[in-house]
Order: sequence, then structure tokens, then C-alpha cells
Amino acid sequence: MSVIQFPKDFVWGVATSAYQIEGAAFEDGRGPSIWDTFSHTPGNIIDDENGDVACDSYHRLDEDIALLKELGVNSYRFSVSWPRVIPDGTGKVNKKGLQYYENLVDQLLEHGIEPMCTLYHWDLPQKLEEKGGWDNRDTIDAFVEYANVMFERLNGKVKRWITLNEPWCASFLSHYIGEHAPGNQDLQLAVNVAHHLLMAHGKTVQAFRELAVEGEIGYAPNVTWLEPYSRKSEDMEACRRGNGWFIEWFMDPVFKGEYPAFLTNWFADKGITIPLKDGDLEVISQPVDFLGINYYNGNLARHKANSGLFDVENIDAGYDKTDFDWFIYPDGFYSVLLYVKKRYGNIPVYITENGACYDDVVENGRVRDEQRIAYIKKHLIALNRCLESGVNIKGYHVWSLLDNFEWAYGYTKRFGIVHVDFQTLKRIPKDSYYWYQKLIRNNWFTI
Ligand SMILES: CCOCCOc1ccc(-c2cn(C[C@@H]3NC[C@@H](O)[C@H]3O)nn2)cc1
Repeated sequence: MSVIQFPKDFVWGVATSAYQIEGAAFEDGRGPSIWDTFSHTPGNIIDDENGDVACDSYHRLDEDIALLKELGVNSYRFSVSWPRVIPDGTGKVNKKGLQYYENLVDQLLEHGIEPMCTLYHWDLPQKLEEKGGWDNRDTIDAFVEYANVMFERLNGKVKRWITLNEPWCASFLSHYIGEHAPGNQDLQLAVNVAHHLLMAHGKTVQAFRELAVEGEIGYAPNVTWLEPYSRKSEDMEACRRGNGWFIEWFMDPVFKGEYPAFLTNWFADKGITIPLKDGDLEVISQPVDFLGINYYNGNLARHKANSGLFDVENIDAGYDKTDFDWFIYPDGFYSVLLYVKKRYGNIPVYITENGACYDDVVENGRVRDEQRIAYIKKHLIALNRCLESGVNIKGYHVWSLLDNFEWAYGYTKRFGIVHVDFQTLKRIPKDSYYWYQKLIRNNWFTI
């Protein structure tokens, strides 16, 4: 038997996001977001569902705070719905919306739970989308205006801020692949959006420093890890491009002040350019206090001409899969964290999302989600290997506290450690909740 132990000040948390759990989509002055529009457009969501009600967390704050308290986490990562705070995206502030988030933060602090506040978890106000959305450079300043409203209201209460969640999803998955809102399929548009998101990140960090907001600020890219099928240069270069789409594309501008040439050249060959203006990279590369990392899966991959955007194809390595049809690849978690440390230095890292989707069943009031426990254990073992290799990981957040609206998959994909019955909205902590509770209490687990 081995004991997997964690540093005494290691941060244990769970994560959610506004559109996925709040509901109350048309209440108390909230304006529409691109996800309200996208989810109400037939054909976009696999079960034709939407976030109108979701987990109804907007009305169940006490209940969900009690779940967090019972769980024993010392960090709760949530996101703010921009259109709940500024319904039109800019201008008039919705007092009830702002008050909801201050109540949430106050209750967390009362229970000794550190709020980790994500400012952008994809719910762009629809009014801004109608003016060009993230393709319009004006949206950058609209985001900074919104961020300043949140900084001023919650300064001193929220000490960990995240500008953007998964900019890859908010740009390429949303504007090139088209699976997420607003559902475009235009590579140049996606590159423009990615650049403007990074600009919004940089300008918001500048605003954070100018306002002398207490605490730390970072952002949370999602990463994957493609392991080359062979040591052939074509396979290794194909994997580097595939990994770079998530890693270097969103981290080189922030930590190196430049886009990765091996990818800008690849895009240039396809006639794709970056809408770069003088001074942009200086803005984007504002020093951050931490890096959030969202990791779920990896693959074995190799070069394949004319395959996808980067001539790379995934191979079925025979690994087990979650019910999201993703390979379970904890070695990829280790590899990507070591790679990030090697390329960008040992910046403080929070794992801001890691978790598994399984089609859970409630039997006699209990959810025996052993596979989710096994997934989390495997990834915490990999995380522990990273700590032993000197990677500066400060904490870990399970995605997610609650089963919730999983974007294009609606309510068909369950990532929660708490089961939600979407008819009754009843919450049932799963076995993984109790396993995580014990880990947090002990700060170790055995294998
Ligand atoms: C290369 C082409 O690939 C096509 C599909 O590409 C992806 C990639 C990534 C995802 C994805 C989904 N999640 C979970 C969410 N993270 C944030 C939170 O809101 C969770 O709901 N993380 N990543 C989906 C699809």
C-alpha cells in the first residue's frame, strides 16, 4: 500500500460556472447571453435543452453552500454571468445581479471558503454579439468595464480572480468548429476572437493592478496532451502542432509576449493572419500571479496529411474512456504540466478543472460512482508526481460540484460529484463526494 500525501497548505476545491448551474435566466434583470440564444436555437443542443433553469442554483444558494461546507473544500471556483451584472454588456449595472454575487461571496467567506471568481466563462452578453462579439475590438473594453465593476464591488473579498476560462473553447470551439456558442465555422474569425480574448485578458490584468485589487489574478486555459505514436519527426511535429493549439497559442503570448512561430507560419500558409496591432503583445503579456490549468484527457496521435487543421490524427490506444468518449490519460496530465513548467518557468499553477463524465445511476438514494473516484485518484497520483518533480501546483478543483448543463451536450453528460435530478432539482452527494471529503480531511489517500 502507498500513501499519496499533499502539502499541508494545498488548496482543495470544486468548480462550477454561471450558465451551467444558475438558471433564473430571465429573472432579476439578467440580460440574454450568447448561450441563451444558442441553446434556444433548435439543433444546437443534443437534448434540445438550455440553461433557463439548470440546477436552479440562483435560488438554492444556501443549499449549495451547505454542500460546499459539508464537503470541506477551502476553495470554490464559480463564474459571474456578465449579462446578469450588465444586461446589455456595457452601461447600466443590474444591482440585483451584483448583489447575488456579493451574497455568494459573503456566504463562502462566512464558511471559511475562499472564492475563486472567473469573470468570463463564455456567456457573452447577446447585445455585444449583435455588435460583432469578440470579433469586434470594442468588446475588449466592454469586458474591462465589466471586470472593473466586479473588482470594485468584491475587492478585499475575492482574492483569486480568473479573467478567462478556456479561451480555446471560447474561440476555436465556438467560432471554427462551431460546437459552442455562437456557432460559427470560420477559422479567421476564430483567430481574431482568440486574439481579442487575450487582449481582454491583458487589459483586465492591467486594470486589476491599476485598481490595486487585493489578491491574485490569472487565467485558465484548457490543455490536452497528444503523445507521438512514433519518434518520427512527422509524428512528433504533428503532435506539437496539436498540443500547441491549446498550449502555446494561449500561453506564449501571455508568458513570452509572442505567438508561437511554428503555428503562426502554419496558419499563414492557410491565409490566416492575426489582427495584431502595435502594443498588443505588451498588453497581453502582463505578468499574472498564477496559471489555471483545465485538464481532462489526452491521446496517442500521429501525422496524417490533410487531416483536420494540423495534419494530426488521434489513434485509439486502447485506453479506457469516460462517458464523454475521452481517453483516460493521467500520464498526459503529468506530461503537460512538466512541459508547461519547462517552457514558461515554475509559475504557480492551480488545477482549475479536472473531472470525469459518467452516466451515473441513483440506486436506493445512492450513486456508486467508482469510475469517477478512480479517474480522480489516477489524476491526483499524476499531480503528486508533478509535485515531486518540483512543479509549483498550489491546488486542485474538481469539475464539477454539481451535475449541470454541459453545453452542447445539455444534461446528458454528468461531471458532478453531486447528482442533480433535473426534474426535481434534488441534490444527492455521490460516493465521489464522500471520497473527496475524506481526502480533503486527511490531505492524503492510499492506493
Ligand atoms: C480538436 C477538436 O475537438 C473537438 C471537441 O473539442 C472539445 C474540447 C474541449 C471540450 C471541453 C469540455 N470541457 C468541460 C467544460 N470545461 C469548462 C466547463 O464549463 C466544463 O463544462 N472542457 N473541455 C469540449 C470539446
